[in-house]
Amino acid sequence: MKITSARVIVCSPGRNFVTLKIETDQGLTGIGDATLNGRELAVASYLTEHMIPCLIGKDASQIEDIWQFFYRGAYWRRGPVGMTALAAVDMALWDIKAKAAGMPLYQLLGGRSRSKVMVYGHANGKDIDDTVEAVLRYKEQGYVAIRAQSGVPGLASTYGVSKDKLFYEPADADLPTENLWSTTKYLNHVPKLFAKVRDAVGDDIHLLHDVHHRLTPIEAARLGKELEPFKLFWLEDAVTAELQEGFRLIRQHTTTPLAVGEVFSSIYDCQQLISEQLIDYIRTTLVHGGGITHLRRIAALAELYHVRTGFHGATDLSPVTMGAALHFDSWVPNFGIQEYMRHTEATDEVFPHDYHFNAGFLYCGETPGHGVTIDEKLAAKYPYQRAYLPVNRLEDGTLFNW
Ligand SMILES: O=C(O)[C@@H](O)[C@H](O)[C@H](O)CO
Ligand SMILES: [Mg+2]
Repeated sequence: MKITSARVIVCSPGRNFVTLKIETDQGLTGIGDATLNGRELAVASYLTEHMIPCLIGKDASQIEDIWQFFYRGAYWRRGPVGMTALAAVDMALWDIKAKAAGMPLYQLLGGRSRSKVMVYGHANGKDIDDTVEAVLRYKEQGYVAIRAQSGVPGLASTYGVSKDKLFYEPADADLPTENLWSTTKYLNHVPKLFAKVRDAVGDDIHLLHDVHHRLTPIEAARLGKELEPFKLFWLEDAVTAELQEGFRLIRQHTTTPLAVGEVFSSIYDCQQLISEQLIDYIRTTLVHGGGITHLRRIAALAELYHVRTGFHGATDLSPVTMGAALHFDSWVPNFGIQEYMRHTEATDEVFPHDYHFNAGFLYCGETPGHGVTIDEKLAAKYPYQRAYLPVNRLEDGTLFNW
């Protein structure tokens, strides 16, 4: 089965998405997600200029060989742009292989380990009471796992808090906006938030929180310890993870479970974190981690060390990633949880899909492939719009982690 054409489709139905479409001489087509929030066109160009010319004429069924060809053949390995481009190729080829087999993707991975995929939604509010209300709304909708974020007194804006409660879009401007940050104010606030939230929601709901890479290990250790009475499902991205051994210090001080990895691009970014059992959940998902072929390796390494998956599922991943990820989640033995932020209606229309949400769980569909397509005519009505994630400064002006 020869690849006869491949092309990149960039569209912006509410936010930017990059999609790769691969066609074969047997009439089968597959699509993959290549979206890298704020750097979309770099991936589009990497694909169009450097990968697609090599793809034409290759046998679409040779997924492993094609993966190795691009990974080793680039000479300059890893990195978010290259691994996102490679993920798109990989996802599209798995889509084609599953269609050729006439099976939903999870069957090719080894079949189902579970009937449904537990997800967590994002509850946020301008202050504690507002967030408590948002958490209770999610509970009413049937969610069994909820991430809680709130505005911090004395800070004008912060990560995870939006005016539109359902559709949070952090890439909010055509040049980066600036947020102000105070670790002291934040650390004083978060334990109060979770005391109220846990009290209001009861013991049966999983609660999660995203620190968004803003603490040092010793600060994260203190926060983890203070949050222990509220029994979090996880504390996410407590510190930046360029220094993987930094998590050791947090681990020594707290039993609050730790999750990290949404910005990782390969197994080498989490190898130490996993093998030293410094984390409990690995967040890297298909689109930024080299696709299904590479995530299978990360998941297998993780399983060996009691680490479970907790795939990134923000709206900066397209429905194509979500669809493929749900097949992966339905199969992977060491599944933990799946993040779920709802896409806008316009996005859902551009990317028709057969997965669905019901009462706190997502269900992948049964159509052959990963179950997501793209309506190219509709996509053409939403041209690319430059958009950036914010940057973050300390109160004295120092540029910090957003
Ligand atoms: O856990 C999350 O969903 C976030 O950290 C977002 O993916 C990030 O802000 C980029 O948009
Ligand atoms: Mg996050």
